[in-house]
Amino acid sequence: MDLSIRNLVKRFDRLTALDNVTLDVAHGSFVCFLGPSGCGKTTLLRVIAGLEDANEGTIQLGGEDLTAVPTRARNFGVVFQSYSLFPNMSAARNVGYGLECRRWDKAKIGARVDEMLDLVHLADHRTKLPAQMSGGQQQRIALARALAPDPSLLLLDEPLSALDAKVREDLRVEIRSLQQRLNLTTIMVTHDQEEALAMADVIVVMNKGAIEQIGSPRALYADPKTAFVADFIGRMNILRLDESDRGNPSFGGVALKVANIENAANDARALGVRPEMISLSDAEAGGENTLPATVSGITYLGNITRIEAVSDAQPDTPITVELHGASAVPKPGERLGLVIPAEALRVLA
Ligand SMILES: Nc1ncnc2c1ncn2[C@@H]1O[C@H](COP(=O)(O)OP(=O)(O)OP(=O)(O)O)[C@@H](O)[C@H]1O
Repeated sequence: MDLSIRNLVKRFDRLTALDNVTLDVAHGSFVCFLGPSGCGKTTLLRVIAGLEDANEGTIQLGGEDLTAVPTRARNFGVVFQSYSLFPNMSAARNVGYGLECRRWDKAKIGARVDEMLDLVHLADHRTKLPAQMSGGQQQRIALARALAPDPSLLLLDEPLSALDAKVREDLRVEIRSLQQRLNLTTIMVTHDQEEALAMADVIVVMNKGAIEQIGSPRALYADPKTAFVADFIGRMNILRLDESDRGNPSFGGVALKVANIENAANDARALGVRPEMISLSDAEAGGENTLPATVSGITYLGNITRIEAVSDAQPDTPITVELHGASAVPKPGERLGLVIPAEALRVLA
């Protein structure tokens, strides 16, 4: 069932936490709400869960209006950052607790708990208390508990943030494959762009209570519409355009050819280019879309070498270039040209 959110507004006193949010979530998709602290992503998730009431707007699931449906009756699975398991109950009882509340019969509960513990690979831990399990195991129990009642929607609020890096990466893969196997519509809140890129079908980038851009990870990385999105997802060099010439972009007096510029607004103030799209040339050679610059720093990162270069045009913001593999690496202080293909330039609002 598709989820349809229309014109949601949520205010806390004078603060507008959600400012006219409209969004469609397709059945079976994995959607991430991504944005900096305070942008409203948790509030949006809580309104969907029914844990907060919106001031304005509607939420429908499969055409049914949820506004008057209380949290419990929505049958959504929710997992929070802090595992919030009952400390005095075994793993198995934690998983079955929601089913007891829903008055499932005992035999059915037992079978379902076994199935869920198998699903999260913790059948051997059924008698353990939460304190006897690792963080990753507790979070998998929390996931099993959320999945046990066969929810129509799974809501995850920063479920991986409290875990260390290796466990986090394993659980990313596990949650994503579970979600796909169950074909369960899932929304996850995160401030971690890498997590969102790795897991989501669709990323909703939020900023100050509003949606900044919606798209697949690839679309958002390849074609961000604003400097905010470009900067939040991956690294992006921002070139501030010369004041005088926005229809025909130029940067520090160098005319820049931009593919598809006719599709973009004439009042573009900045262009963006990803570090891996820039190549290096001899500074003396000049050439189209080539910015003269001086190398200011080099960082060797194994598979890539990151080069900071100060362009003559914008000396206050170094431009980052990433070279892959065994490319020839320049030295600090060296003069060179930064070659930016017209197809790699993005017009940013
Ligand atoms: N119960 C509340 N009472 C008052 N203000 C609140 C309440 N809950 C959230 N806010 C405010 O609403 C705004 C959005 O908060 P929200 O928790 O949704 O942000 P977030 O993007 O999830 O941030 P974080 O990643 O830090 O959790 C913030 O300015 C926050 O202070």
